[in-house]
Amino acid sequence: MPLLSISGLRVRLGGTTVLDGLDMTVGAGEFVGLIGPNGAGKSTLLRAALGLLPHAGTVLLDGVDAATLSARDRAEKAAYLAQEREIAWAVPVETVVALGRAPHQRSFAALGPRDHAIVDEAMRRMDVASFRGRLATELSGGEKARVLTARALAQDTPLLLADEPTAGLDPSHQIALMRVFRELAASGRGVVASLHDLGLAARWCSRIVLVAQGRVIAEGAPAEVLTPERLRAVYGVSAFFAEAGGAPVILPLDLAERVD
Ligand SMILES: Nc1ncnc2c1ncn2[C@@H]1O[C@H](COP(=O)(O)OP(=O)(O)OP(=O)(O)O)[C@@H](O)[C@H]1O
Repeated sequence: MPLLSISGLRVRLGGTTVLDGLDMTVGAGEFVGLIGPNGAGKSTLLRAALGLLPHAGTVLLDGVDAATLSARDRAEKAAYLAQEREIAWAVPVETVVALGRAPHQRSFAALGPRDHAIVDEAMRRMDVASFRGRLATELSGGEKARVLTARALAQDTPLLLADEPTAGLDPSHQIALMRVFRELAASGRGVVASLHDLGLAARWCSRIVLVAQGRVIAEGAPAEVLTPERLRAVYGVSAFFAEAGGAPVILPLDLAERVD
């Protein structure tokens, strides 16, 4: 049973068809890189998958129609890291991360020992434990992004949907994040991350889903999807391709030469 199964997903926003019959499944053990140009529909896909947007078509979370789930039940099945990284509340970092435990708690109950252990582990994984007492509003952009990712990890769900999780992170934290997502997949979770860094996607994801014009136009192993022809056709770039440590290396080099 896939953790996420999307079929015939259609979303219209502002009078425009943004997703046009999109199909996609995510199974346990997968780290899926969702790639595609600006405006392709990646964020829309992630938000519709969580029932945050009106849509046609079917979205099954763990086999259950997402439209029929309560917000709490949905939050037990899937965590979501939004593209926006603002933190509005002037509360300590640890409090923000602990919000990830809310779907698992009875209202206003104190966190139990297991909750604390999960929150601590999420902070450790995102390297924010050392500033757990600082006000979340007073952090740098990348630090805020790591805190919000830790909150999503603390939700401890079978499925994690992350919208540009590496944006604003320095190289070591980007790689650390990719390692965490790969570990989650190895432990039987499913992770979907929209990514613009094709090099990271190629090295760390188990599968790539390429979205353009509201549809999946290619999917499969990174080396199968990320070909010179496709990068030229979809992004209009030429790239350097190599291999290191048993994984692909892809570095976009320049705008592809136009053939008029
Ligand atoms: N509320 C809205 N009203 C009208 N159009 C919208 C709305 N939200 C998004 N869109 C449009 O839907 C399309 C898909 O947007 P979406 O944010 O899903 O793209 P994306 O692939 O995540 O892009 P990016 O890589 O730039 O984050 C874009 O053309 C965008 O302008």
